[in-house]
Amino acid sequence: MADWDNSATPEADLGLREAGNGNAAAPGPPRDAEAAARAREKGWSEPQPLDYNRHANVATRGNADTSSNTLVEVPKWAHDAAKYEYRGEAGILGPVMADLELQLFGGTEMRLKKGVRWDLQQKIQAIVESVHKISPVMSLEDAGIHPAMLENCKKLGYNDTTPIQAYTIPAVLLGHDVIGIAQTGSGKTGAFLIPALSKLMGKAKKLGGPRPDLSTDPGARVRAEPLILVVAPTRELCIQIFDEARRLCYRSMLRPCIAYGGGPIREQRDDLRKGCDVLIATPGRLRDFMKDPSLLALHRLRFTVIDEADEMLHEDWAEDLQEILAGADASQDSQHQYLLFSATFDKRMRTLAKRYLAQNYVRIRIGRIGSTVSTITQRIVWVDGNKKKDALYDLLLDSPPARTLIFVKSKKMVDIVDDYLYNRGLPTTSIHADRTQLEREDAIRSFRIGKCPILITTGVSARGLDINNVMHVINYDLPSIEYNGKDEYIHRIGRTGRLGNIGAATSFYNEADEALAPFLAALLVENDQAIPDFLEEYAPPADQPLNFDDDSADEVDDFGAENNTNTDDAGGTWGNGSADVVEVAKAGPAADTAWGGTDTSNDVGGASW
Ligand SMILES: Nc1ncnc2c1ncn2[C@@H]1O[C@H](COP(=O)(O)OP(=O)(O)OP(=O)(O)O)[C@@H](O)[C@H]1O
Repeated sequence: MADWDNSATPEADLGLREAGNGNAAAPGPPRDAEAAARAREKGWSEPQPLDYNRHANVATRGNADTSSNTLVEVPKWAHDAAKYEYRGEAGILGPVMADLELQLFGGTEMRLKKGVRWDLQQKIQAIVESVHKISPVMSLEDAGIHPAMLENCKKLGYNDTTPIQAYTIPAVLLGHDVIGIAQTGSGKTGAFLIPALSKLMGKAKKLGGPRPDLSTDPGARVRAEPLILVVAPTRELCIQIFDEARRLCYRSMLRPCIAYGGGPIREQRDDLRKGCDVLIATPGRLRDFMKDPSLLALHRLRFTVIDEADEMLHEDWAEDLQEILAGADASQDSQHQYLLFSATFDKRMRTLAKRYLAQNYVRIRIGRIGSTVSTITQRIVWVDGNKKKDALYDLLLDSPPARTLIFVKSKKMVDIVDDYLYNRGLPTTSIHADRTQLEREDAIRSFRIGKCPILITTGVSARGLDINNVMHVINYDLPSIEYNGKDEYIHRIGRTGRLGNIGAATSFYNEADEALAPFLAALLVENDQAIPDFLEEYAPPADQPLNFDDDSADEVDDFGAENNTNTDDAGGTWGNGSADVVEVAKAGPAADTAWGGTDTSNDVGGASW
């Protein structure tokens, strides 16, 4: 069956793309003028040829990006981004810096806002397993966070907490290690940054590492001795977390830094040497830096955060992670906390938890682990392999012009699809691992500001990217089951439908994807979505529970109070036998229903900043 059985494009048509937008030598105007005219008719903006000089010319460094219509100066490298620099001269709270404030908190039109289904997302069941009582906080005002943090949250428009934040913030403030699992786009970054930074605000002088006085000696440098270490698997995700940290550290003494591959190592080292309280890093670059004890020491760490923790446990990263955690474990601070977060789950997180987390760590999960948010309309369509390009062009022209993220299976395919669409007049940009880091950063920026509203990428970008108004995710190629395709599907489509916003995900499916069929069918059933006839045979019978045949099912057994008897691979139980299952606002409007309705004491007061 072919849903998209229309005008086939022979592979030879790829000849059109030699002057395209990918890695080709010189971009020209779209080759297929007729197709481009149709794209214009449908409202898609003109494609933007790549300005290769922009990346090649070092002199462009720090130039303002005039295309964004914002006052924000766009630096050439993410690590160059402006941050609040304060050494505590005027007291705990630093002075207002209006220009910087505008840079950090302005451009609100670019940031994701709560969507029309926010209330629905707030009602998702939370299961908290802890020996200690964790009373959820519904509003940041009541969370016991530092006043500077509260102000920064308000400036960002964060007033109510999301469910994962409601439990994680008090748990972290109380000093617990936490494993937090919640759906994509549910505010996990804030769930770890807000309480961790808040706890250290006003204490940086006492607890933090050395800080050079650059006003008297601009050349002075020190060793970086961070209090918080955040590790995440991709450069783009680290940049995003760093940007959030820059905003949340405003007017405090906490100085965030970033270390990620692809950027100039000397500049990143130099920035670390100006003092570092919060280090956000990709594993490879972090390991490099850890090898130089005169550059970086982890003995002051109060928090080690592993974002996308299940991904970090994959073979590709395992060695890096072991070394990093061993380094972090050398922290001499008895109050060192570990925080592990993800939207999906890997059994190996248990072993990790056993090795590094305190025995009484708190586990918080919001909804079924590995579930997709219900605000995404998922559509699976049959497209034969040789018809995908045409099907994609038709799909884009049939969809309202909007930010669209297209996932393909390989770097080569990124170039092919980018050039194909570009030559048909669509405003594309693309990103993959063989692009230079500057090209990667520029592509994301162009997508974020809407200059190039179609971004083509591999699954590498699936995790964490938080971009306002991504309305459509297209799986041109579905992920491969052998490479953890189920989780990747969840993360990929989770780039849309975030924070209660509506989104759509369309996946091209054919016989090559059959291994994913039972999983896709179960997801569609779980989310009340239409099942295409070619997936019907895989759909679970209506009277039987859904089986996702993955670690998430295992986790539900081990994690929830429903069954506390399971043992893990290492022979111990997940839990310590004292699960506190809290149903969050199961009935009634979330905002009006106290989340703590089942659990009203407030432990947070005693453990606030
Ligand atoms: N309390 C809040 N109120 C309003 N917006 C919030 C709040 N907390 C976070 N956000 C916004 O929600 C968006 C999603 O947050 P975030 O990227 O942390 O999600 P996530 O759960 O980490 O997603 P993923 O699993 O895809 O990485 C961000 O744009 C963030 O600014």
